[in-house]
Amino acid sequence: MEETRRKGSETRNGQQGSLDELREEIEEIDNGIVESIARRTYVAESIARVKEERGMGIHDPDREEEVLERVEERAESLEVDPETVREVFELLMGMSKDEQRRHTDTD
Ligand SMILES: C=C(O[C@@H]1C=C(C(=O)O)C=C[C@H]1O)C(=O)O
Repeated sequence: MEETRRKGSETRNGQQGSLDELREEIEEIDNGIVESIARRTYVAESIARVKEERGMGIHDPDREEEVLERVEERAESLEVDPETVREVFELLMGMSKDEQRRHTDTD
């Protein structure tokens, strides 16, 4: 946790960076977030194809609850609001289900 906080708030020389430097750091993080969302979506599309072959539906509420519990625990250990992280992942899972439906005939 300390490592994540340190990486997220200090520049290389160990001091707080300037506003521009800190905003650059945010931009890099944002790019990483968008890339991670894209990767998550591509994997979900592969999962959708496997489910289609097996005659399974897209929506799996038990799996979704597992995902939400895991990310809430992770958020708690990093001292960020678990409820907000839960909401972000509810949105991400909604997005992945929309994409899965667009790429298969399954529902
Ligand atoms: C990706 C899956 O399909 C759906 C989307 C999920 C997700 O985005 O994490 C989880 C469960 C399913 O409702 C899956 O079953 O793993």
